[in-house]
Amino acid sequence: MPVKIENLSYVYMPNTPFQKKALENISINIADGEFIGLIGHTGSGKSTLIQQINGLLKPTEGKVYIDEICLTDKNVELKKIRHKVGIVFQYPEHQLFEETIYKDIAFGPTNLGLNPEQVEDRVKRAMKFVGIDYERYKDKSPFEMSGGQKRRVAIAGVLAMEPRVLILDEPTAGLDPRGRNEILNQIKNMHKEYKMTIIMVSHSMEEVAQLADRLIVLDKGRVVLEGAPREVFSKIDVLEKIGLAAPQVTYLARNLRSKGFDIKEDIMTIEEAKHEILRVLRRRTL
Ligand SMILES: Nc1ncnc2c1ncn2[C@@H]1O[C@H](COP(=O)(O)OP(=O)(O)OP(=O)(O)O)[C@@H](O)[C@H]1O
Repeated sequence: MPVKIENLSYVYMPNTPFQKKALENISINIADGEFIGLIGHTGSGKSTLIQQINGLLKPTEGKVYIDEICLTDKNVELKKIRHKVGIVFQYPEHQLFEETIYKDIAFGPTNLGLNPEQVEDRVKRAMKFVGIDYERYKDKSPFEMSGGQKRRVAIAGVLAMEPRVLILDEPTAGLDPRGRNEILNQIKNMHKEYKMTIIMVSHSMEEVAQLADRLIVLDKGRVVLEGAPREVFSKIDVLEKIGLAAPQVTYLARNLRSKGFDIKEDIMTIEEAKHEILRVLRRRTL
């Protein structure tokens, strides 16, 4: 489902001494099925922006369209929009509340008015996607699970609503490397299978480099860079100026290149780096 943001500005607590402009004249077009990485320093406006996309916050100026429906039109039912736009907030496991995993994941689809068989079907599908075995875990308490598993249950709860736009706010925050990789792989698979539009907020350049089709970089409430990850990471100077950095391997590749190794400089992932380094080493040993 496409998302269009047009000349959007947002001010917290307007006309008070605490007035704060959090977003300024943002225009973004996101195509149906696109995977966007939203990055920026703390306080750059990422959370404020994602809350505009399902109408939790209303623009001070400008417009937001989901599937060509303008969220601020008088007769728009925001409840219906929120069924289409799912948000997985930071640390979503803190919002688990039911006594079993089944009930927790079933909560959303039950509220959609689906019948029990349809709900069961959705719970099974969502659990499969996040890699939690249905028969083994459905009657367990979510509170018996590890941190990474709890998070997967919470993501399954949003997935079971089958949103057409999925917003993930730092889905790997606070997880160990294994938990992080599992979640990233599941997000990748989910996107492949459900083909929904995804907007993922992340502080990790390595993560967005692996997953996103396009990056949007915010600084002080404005879009400062936008483009394919490779394109954005080539602008290291701009990134550094706003307190960000390219992935570590991009720096490594640049460094090797400056020392005379014939390595591509727009490397973004460990796999690409390995491939390039082996290519150069093989050539040198021939
Ligand atoms: N409820 C609020 N009231 C007043 N100002 C706010 C409020 N929420 C955020 N802000 C301010 O708006 C700006 C953007 O904040 P926002 O939380 O959107 O940034 P962020 O990029 O999501 O940061 P982080 O990475 O730390 O989550 C910041 O200057 C912040 O202090």
